[in-house]
Amino acid sequence: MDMKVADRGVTMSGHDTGQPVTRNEQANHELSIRVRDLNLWYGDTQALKNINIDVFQKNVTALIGPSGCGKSTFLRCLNRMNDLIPSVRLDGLIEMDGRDVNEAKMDEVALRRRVGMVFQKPNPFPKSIYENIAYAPRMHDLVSRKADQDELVEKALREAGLWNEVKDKLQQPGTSLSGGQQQRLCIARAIAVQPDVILMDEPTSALDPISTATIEDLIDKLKQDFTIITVTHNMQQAARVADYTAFFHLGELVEYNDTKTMFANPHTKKAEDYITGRYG
Ligand SMILES: Nc1ncnc2c1ncn2[C@@H]1O[C@H](COP(=O)(O)OP(=O)(O)OP(=O)(O)O)[C@@H](O)[C@H]1O
Repeated sequence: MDMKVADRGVTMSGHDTGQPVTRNEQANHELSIRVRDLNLWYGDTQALKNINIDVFQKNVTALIGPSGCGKSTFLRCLNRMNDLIPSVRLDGLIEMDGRDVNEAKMDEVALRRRVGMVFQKPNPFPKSIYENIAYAPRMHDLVSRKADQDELVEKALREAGLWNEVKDKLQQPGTSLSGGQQQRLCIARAIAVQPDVILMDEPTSALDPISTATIEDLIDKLKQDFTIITVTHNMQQAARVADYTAFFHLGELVEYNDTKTMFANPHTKKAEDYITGRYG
């Protein structure tokens, strides 16, 4: 890990403790996720190397870095999606609200309720718009009465900024919506089970600029209620939406900083080269 950036005389103090190098004074600093010495291998190939990071509640944290540097792998560690890949082995600590997510008695289904996920390609269930939202809360016994389900569906769709567009066609298939609407439906589905954290893996990369702007505005609103961690290849998007930005390179977390500092005055040469487009 680049602890010292010799060519700038900067010491990445705090990096091993998981803290960002510079703080965003507007941000909330209550801890949501604490990662210490996280290593992950796919078979013999190490994809994450000694990752230390503190993610703060009700902030947007962007993960950036060149293709293959481990951003999605890291994201999937947080709700144990990597458990579904047989060749994966990991060590180190991931704590969410003080609890080790990898402990044997952790209920993975309950974990994934608390840590929702939105993918690159919108993936509504092959069900109605209504059922896309109501299904998981019913499964988790959050609602049973029809009136409560109706209320929850409306609330989630309103929070996702989709209610006015779909309120008259809730029984139509989710897949009948436009790509941008489908992505907001997937966000509504994620928030309907009242998670603490929402993971987003390149949530706008399949969308047009207007839908992208709508989702970015939505992310900005959602951080009032949720902790959001988003992977993006779009530097402007990270600069627009994120309070904190983490730069990964070849499986290492090279720099973790308040977003303004990361883009205006990165503390490592590697992050600067990436941000200024020298590689990627
Ligand atoms: N299921 C898998 N099995 C084996 N290796 C994998 C698997 N998924 C990812 N990898 C490898 O792990 C490394 C990190 O991949 P990952 O997808 O996390 O990177 P990324 O930064 O998200 O990339 P991108 O920006 O292209 O999505 C890469 O070398 C990749 O080939």
